[in-house]
Formats: sequence, C-alpha cells, structure tokens
Amino acid sequence: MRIDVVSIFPEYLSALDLSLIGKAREQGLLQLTVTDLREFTADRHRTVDDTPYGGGAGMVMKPEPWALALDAARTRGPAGAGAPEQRPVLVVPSPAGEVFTQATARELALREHLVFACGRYEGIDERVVEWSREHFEVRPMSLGDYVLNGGEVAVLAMVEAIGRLVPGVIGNPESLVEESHSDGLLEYPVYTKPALWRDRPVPEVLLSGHHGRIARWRRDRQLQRTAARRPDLVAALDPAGLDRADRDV
Ligand SMILES: COC(=O)c1ccnc(N)c1
Repeated sequence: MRIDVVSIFPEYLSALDLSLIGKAREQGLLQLTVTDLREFTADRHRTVDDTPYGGGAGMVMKPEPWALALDAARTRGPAGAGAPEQRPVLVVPSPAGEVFTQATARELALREHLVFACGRYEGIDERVVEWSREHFEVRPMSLGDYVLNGGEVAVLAMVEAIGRLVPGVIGNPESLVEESHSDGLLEYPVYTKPALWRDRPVPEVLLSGHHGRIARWRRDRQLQRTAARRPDLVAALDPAGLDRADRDV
C-alpha cells in the first residue's frame, strides 16, 4: 500500500516513523511519503491561505497549491509496476466528513493508494474537493463530533488504524481478531501477572484453564461492556450473530 500525506506541518507526521508503522515502512509493507504543501507555492512568502469570500473569521487554504500537491501525489502512484488498477482515495480529514470507523479502516486497508490532505485554518477551498473527483475517490472523513486545529492528528489516527490491518504489519494477526469493534462489540477486559495485585484478584475463571468457560466469560464481558458503554452498537448487532447464551447476558 502506498500512502501520501500533504501538510504544512510535515513534522507533525514524524510519529509515523516509529513503532509498527515505522517498521512496516522499513520492511516495504507500506510506502509512506509526507510532503510539505508549501513546496507547491509560487510566491516568495510561500503563501497557502487567503481571506474567505463572503467574509467571516479566519483564513481559507488556496486551491492552486493543493491541486499541484495532489497531482504530484497521485502520479507518484502505488507500489508495484504498471498503471494502478484503482483510482487513489483522497481522504480529507474534516469534522464535516463521514465518521471513520473500524469498518472504514478495513475498507481502506484494501486499497492500493491513499492520499491524505491535511487542512488547516478554516479549511481548504471547496473547489479542490470538486476538482479532485476527476482523479480520486474523494472521502471527507471525521474522527467524531469535535473540532481539531488541523487534519494531521486525524491522519495519524487513521494511518495507524488502517496500516495495522495491512497483512504483515502486525506480527500476530490473531491479535486483530478479538479486539474492540472487530465483531461489533467492545473488547473484554484483560489481566496479567500477578494473580493478586493490591488485594485485587484476577477473575478465577481465567486461571481455570477451562477454555470453554473462559470464552463464555469473555463473551459475557463483551456484551455487558458494550451494553453499558455503547448501547448504539448493541442496537446495530445482527441478531443472527448472537447465540442463546448471548441473549441471557
Ligand atoms: C481540521 O480537521 C478537524 O478538525 C477534524 C478532522 C477529523 N475529524 C474531526 N472530528 C475533526
């Protein structure tokens, strides 16, 4: 998978040099390039913003630098030989976007080329989004209902959520199976040594070695936790995925 990120604060994305994503880049599992939008300006001050038409507070990001930067990212193309099979996906982090979920991460982890456009100020001139539709699948994307100062933090979260699903990035793919949202439920609580810690014991069943009882206990905890913290997820569950014991929780 190829990932391109365009930002006026490329150093914000240096966290992607670390840990699992950093290692995946070294191993060639992910090709990730971060580009400074200001490289695509033509004036001495490397201007990327201007006042909004129609008035209002703040500044808007100018369209031309973005068009040049996105064209450069697109033609950098996905890994491997030949013309890309799919159009690249242009992800535009925005509180006005579709909500990014684990399902979105799974969907985007299957794509060849993702381009992330980090907006700042009051946002990017809307004509860039319209212009981009010719060569990209354009996806304004929100992490939830709150506002950030720029798209960079959202890109860090999305690249991690997507990148970890790319085959080979996580050493043990088993650990992807039972995590939150993988089956529509929140994950169960986890424990490790010591068995007794500050007068708090580990739940007995987890020490029993009885795999069936442990699986049942974990599933019950998932259902209870999800019902308590995310009733919206319970409402969205497919009843066919619940067995009789689930319904008794
Ligand atoms: C500038 O970007 C944002 O404020 C943003 C991006 C993604 N999700 C959000 N909830 C906000």
